[in-house]
Amino acid sequence: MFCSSCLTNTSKYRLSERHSCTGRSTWWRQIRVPVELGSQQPGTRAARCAVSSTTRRFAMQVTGVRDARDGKPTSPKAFPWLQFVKYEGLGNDFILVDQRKCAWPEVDTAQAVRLCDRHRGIGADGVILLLPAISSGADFRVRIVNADGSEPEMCGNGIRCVAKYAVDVCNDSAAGPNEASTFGDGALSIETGAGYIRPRVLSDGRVCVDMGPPILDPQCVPTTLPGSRRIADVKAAVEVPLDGSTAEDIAAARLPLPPPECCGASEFVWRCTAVSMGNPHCVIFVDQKTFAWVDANLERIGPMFETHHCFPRRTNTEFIEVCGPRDLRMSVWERGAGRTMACGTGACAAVVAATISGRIPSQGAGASGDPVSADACVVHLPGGDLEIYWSPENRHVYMTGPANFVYRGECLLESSSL
Ligand SMILES: N[C@@H](CCC[C@H](N)C(=O)O)C(=O)O
Repeated sequence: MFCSSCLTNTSKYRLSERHSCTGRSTWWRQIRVPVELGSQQPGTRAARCAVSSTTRRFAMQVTGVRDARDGKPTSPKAFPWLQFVKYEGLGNDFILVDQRKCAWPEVDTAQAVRLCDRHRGIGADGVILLLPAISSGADFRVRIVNADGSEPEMCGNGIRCVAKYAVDVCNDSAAGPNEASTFGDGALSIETGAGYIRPRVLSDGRVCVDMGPPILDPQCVPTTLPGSRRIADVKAAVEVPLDGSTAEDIAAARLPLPPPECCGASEFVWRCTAVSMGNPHCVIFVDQKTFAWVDANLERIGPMFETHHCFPRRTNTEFIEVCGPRDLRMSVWERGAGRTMACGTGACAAVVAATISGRIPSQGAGASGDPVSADACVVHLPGGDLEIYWSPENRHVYMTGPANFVYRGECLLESSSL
């Protein structure tokens, strides 16, 4: 049963609950979303099910539902219900839509942007669609959409969330034997825009992801910055000023400079190392004072790096303070999402850039070949820590960190064409 005024699916309410909507005279409707609130503790699926009957209300702006405004009921089919789950990795949050068995309703770019809106939608840094694999070697494929609608090739925190979701689903008895046999051991192979990515859910609930080797060829990052050949096996460790090399150039280009007492970005240039982890990253090393200044001014300077002409597909930008040989602090401005609490691919790029520029020592071979127990580098992000290990053996980067279920819900997917 659907409410003829606001199209809310009223059949899911218990008799004791009353459906209420703001009526047909407004553009706003109340949509009730059944919510399973997630525990932030790994491995506590049973505990979080205990609160699964909690119901949350939120309002979504409905654009162009002419029938509802006119008071005529619209066919529910025209605005299908979207089932979603929300997961987060260190505060980098995603709306996951599992479309492996049913591609309907299809989420288009404009709808993804609306879903990510923190004021008018569910709110997230991105939407991740789980789709059937194209090749037989993969468990499934993901299509990732940033909050601004752009589609990145890869997302480290998102892949951890997807892996955790897949294993959560397979551990759910209602999911059936096929799911269980596929993901029961916690290891997956996922097709992404950056190739196959292999996450593994560990016994402590964290997820370790084989992120593959970094890409250092400037053309492949892609960046028009020239590569440096100072380090033999790193063709594209670039340290290049952004927009000119003089204070006048920078002032003319309105690139902000840190205050004089910040020596990390002195000489009036921002020096960066470009690294791709499937998606482009511009890594900038700064000292403690500059880090504080950058973090306070991120909304102002982040977009300037993101859209800098040296990065033809835009770029994610990480500001890194080296705190110790195994310790980095990171503030990130993400392409298509802005300031986020964490960026997995960014943390990997930061460790690669710090290693190839000699700021931290190369990491040793993994203890008994296990990238999780090796002497990984810890990257401190606003949302928490990630362990990053760049294997000297196969040159792959391994990222280990948490991923948590937040809640599940459903909402009407508004048509973009109206
Ligand atoms: N937060 C992600 C990266 C998401 C994609 C990025 N915004 C891009 O456009 O490349 C991560 O954890 O890696």
